[in-house]
Amino acid sequence: MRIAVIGAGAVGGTIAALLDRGGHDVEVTARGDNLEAIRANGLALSGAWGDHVARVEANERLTRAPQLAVVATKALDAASALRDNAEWLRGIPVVVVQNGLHAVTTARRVLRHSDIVGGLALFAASYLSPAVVAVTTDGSTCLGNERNGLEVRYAADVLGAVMPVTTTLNFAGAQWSKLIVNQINALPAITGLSAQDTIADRSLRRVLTRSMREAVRVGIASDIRFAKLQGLSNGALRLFGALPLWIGQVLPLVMKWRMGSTPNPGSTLQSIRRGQKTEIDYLNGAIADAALAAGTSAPVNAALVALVHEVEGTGVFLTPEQVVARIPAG
Ligand SMILES: NC(=O)C1=CN([C@@H]2O[C@H](COP(=O)(O)OP(=O)(O)OC[C@H]3O[C@@H](n4cnc5c(N)ncnc54)[C@H](OP(=O)(O)O)[C@@H]3O)[C@@H](O)[C@H]2O)C=CC1
Ligand SMILES: CC(C)(CO)C(=O)C(=O)O
Repeated sequence: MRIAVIGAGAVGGTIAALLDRGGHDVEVTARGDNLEAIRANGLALSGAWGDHVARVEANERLTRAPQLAVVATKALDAASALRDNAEWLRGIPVVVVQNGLHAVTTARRVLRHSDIVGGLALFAASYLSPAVVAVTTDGSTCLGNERNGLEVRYAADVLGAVMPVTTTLNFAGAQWSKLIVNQINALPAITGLSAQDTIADRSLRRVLTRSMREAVRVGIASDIRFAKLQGLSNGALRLFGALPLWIGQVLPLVMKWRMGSTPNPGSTLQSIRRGQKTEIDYLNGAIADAALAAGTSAPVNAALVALVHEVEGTGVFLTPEQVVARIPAG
């Protein structure tokens, strides 16, 4: 099948390589050094799902009509990447694999005549250098949209043949559950530590637990029913939001255990390391926005957004002590 992957970074590069290994005719879009390296050497995948070099067609924009498209840019690049390729995406199912709350709505706004499927990657991948990606933690990709139509089934059948895929009837709730997990992204981006080392640090783990609890409480204030995802559930998250902080710290420890021992920088620190703007406004920033809309506040999440933007600007990581001093007291 002809499949397009727009944004061949950590997640898109992994999915493109798996589709190529599964015998599909894959065209990827990429930019700069990444595009040159994919054209010259192919896309090299390693890690939890084995090694494969995918000799895929690579261009800055699509050059032909696919039968299915996967969009895997960061949230801040999604609208422009979709606009650039809109002529080829008309009338086909488009899967947007993206953290945050806006993947489906943004894609629908740009592509009015395509069937949009949301995707949440529950695996972890690193974009190590141009055209080189590695899966650091195994995991499925959860697909859905609010109507759970035929396009979800179609995308799940095609992608599910080459990688682990699940579907959900509560995609909005799944986005929120994933957003709680993505509270882990900010602290590595601020300190330069891996997600596992962040959680291992007692003072950072406390900050993470506070931001996760705050995010859960904002979700509850926004009338969200959290979906089952990565061992989390609506009941478990609501309980986590209510438990004393010291007990709540068990949840980040479980997340650390699930991530395994291969250091996971998280996708936000990877952007910082490449000197790029991060999607933090769509992660902790989405919590701060939702808090405002629900008539409450999210001071820990707002402070984390500000610190990530500071590191984006200075390129200088903060020590755990500096981070703790900059987070409002609980
Ligand atoms: N990495 C991970 O482990 C996980 C990531 N996610 C989520 O998946 C999404 C993708 O993340 P990730 O793969 O890490 O991000 P990456 O930054 O590694 O990859 C995105 C790629 O898209 C490219 N891109 C952006 N705009 C365009 C465009 N207009 N045309 C062509 N290429 C473009 C970028 O190019 P350039 O480098 O030139 O900007 C980059 O190579 C994010 O929402 C992230 O939060 C979810 C779970 C796990
Ligand atoms: C959960 C996590 C941290 C996995 O890498 C992620 O979603 C990300 O990196 O954006």
